[in-house]
Amino acid sequence: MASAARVDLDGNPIKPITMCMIGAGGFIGSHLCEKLMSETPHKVLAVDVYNDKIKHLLEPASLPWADRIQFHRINIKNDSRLEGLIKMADLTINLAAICTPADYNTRPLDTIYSNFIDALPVVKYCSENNKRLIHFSTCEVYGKTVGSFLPKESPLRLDPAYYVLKEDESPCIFGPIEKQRWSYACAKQLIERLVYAEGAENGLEFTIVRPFNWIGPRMDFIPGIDGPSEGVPRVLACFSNNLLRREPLKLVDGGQSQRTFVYIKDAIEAVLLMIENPARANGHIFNVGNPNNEVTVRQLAEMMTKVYSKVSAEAPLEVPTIDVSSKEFYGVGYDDSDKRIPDMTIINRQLGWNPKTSLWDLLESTLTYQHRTYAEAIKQATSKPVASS
Ligand SMILES: NC(=O)c1ccc[n+]([C@@H]2O[C@H](COP(=O)([O-])OP(=O)(O)OC[C@H]3O[C@@H](n4cnc5c(N)ncnc54)[C@H](O)[C@@H]3O)[C@@H](O)[C@H]2O)c1
Ligand SMILES: O=c1ccn([C@@H]2O[C@H](COP(=O)(O)OP(=O)(O)O[C@H]3OC[C@](O)(CO)[C@H]3O)[C@@H](O)[C@H]2O)c(=O)[nH]1
Repeated sequence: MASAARVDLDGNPIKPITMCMIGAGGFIGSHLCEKLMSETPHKVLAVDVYNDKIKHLLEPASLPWADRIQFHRINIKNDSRLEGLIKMADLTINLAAICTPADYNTRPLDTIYSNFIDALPVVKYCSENNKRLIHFSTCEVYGKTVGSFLPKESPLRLDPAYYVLKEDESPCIFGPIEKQRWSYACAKQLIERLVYAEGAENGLEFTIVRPFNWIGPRMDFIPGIDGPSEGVPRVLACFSNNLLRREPLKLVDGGQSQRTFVYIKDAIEAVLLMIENPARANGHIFNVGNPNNEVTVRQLAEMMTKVYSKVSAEAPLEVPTIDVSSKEFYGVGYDDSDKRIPDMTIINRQLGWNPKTSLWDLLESTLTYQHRTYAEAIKQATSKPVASS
């Protein structure tokens, strides 16, 4: 039986397209490729320097979508094949970036080159060849909230006008240059401005995505298992690593910063809507997050400790958290966003998208994955070698 024709939000049939996905081997890219292969007829030219997170989609050759995904091992810094791939595609999605906060103040040059300089040719090739671009920016372009500059006791701090982040109204507030944390946000902001200007002056069809802490399976790495022992991933993987190793979760500067977390599978639905509804998505900047899932980092640590205990059937640690200073944890030049609540008006109006998954549920499925994937490897890595007799 033929499956029903897929239609866009305006009832028009969706034509299969080819997309050039740069950074397809990363966390978001792997989930997007999975969705595109299992639920759509589209083709993906997957560009990355790594493919471990999409190996299951590339092999064996008997997979039903084998003729719809091709991996190209390309470093976009220095590879002339990039323009050819962009020309072959209808749409380019740029996910490539250094995007782990531990790098922003310790490798600021790499961070700025990766998030600005390396993205320049992508924007240029799309503009020159009249190709549509979906560019991944970040919620970090908002920096700190206006409210964070008010006195601690000010009642205005409770007014959403002082902390809810709106694409078309909120200012971008970064710290001083010596706080190199902001190297990433500043590079992302400038590339957003460039994409926007290409749209305004040269007619580039673009969409800019500002992810608000998307989390789920395959995010980053577990230090010493599938990434460097001394590496510092984003908070989900840091806390997962602590839980797997039965060590206290480290709360940077008391864990007072607030974040809203959205489940990767909810967020990928939003990206698919952007891909398949160009008339509604072009020319827009979209916050993609879950305003209902706000916690302090301390509350996140407490919740992850409870959820991990449930999914692993291990008793929680007696001392589940310890405080560390940001200087000790990240080094000189670290700074932080105080609070990140996305305004959802634009994505709601244009694409009718809403996140569904609660923080508890998304942590339960993610920590179940972390436990299944890593618990045994950690046990082996930490078990002492048996002394020979
Ligand atoms: N995950 C989030 O919550 C989040 C939040 C805000 C912004 N973002 C943005 O979304 C994008 C994807 O993030 P992610 O979480 O999947 O990160 P990720 O690090 O898992 O993925 C990025 C991928 O880009 C690849 N890449 C980097 N430089 C490259 C180069 N020169 N050539 C080829 N490939 C290169 C990396 O190998 C990696 O696979 C990034 O632009 C990031 O800034 C993500
Ligand atoms: O062991 C840890 C690790 C981190 N923290 C604190 O948690 C907060 C969140 O940290 P993290 O997820 O690493 O990153 P950010 O939310 O600050 O930044 C990301 O947001 C989006 C993105 O652009 C890409 O993902 C990236 O820049 C933070 O307050 C840490 O200090 C901790 O306490 N313990």
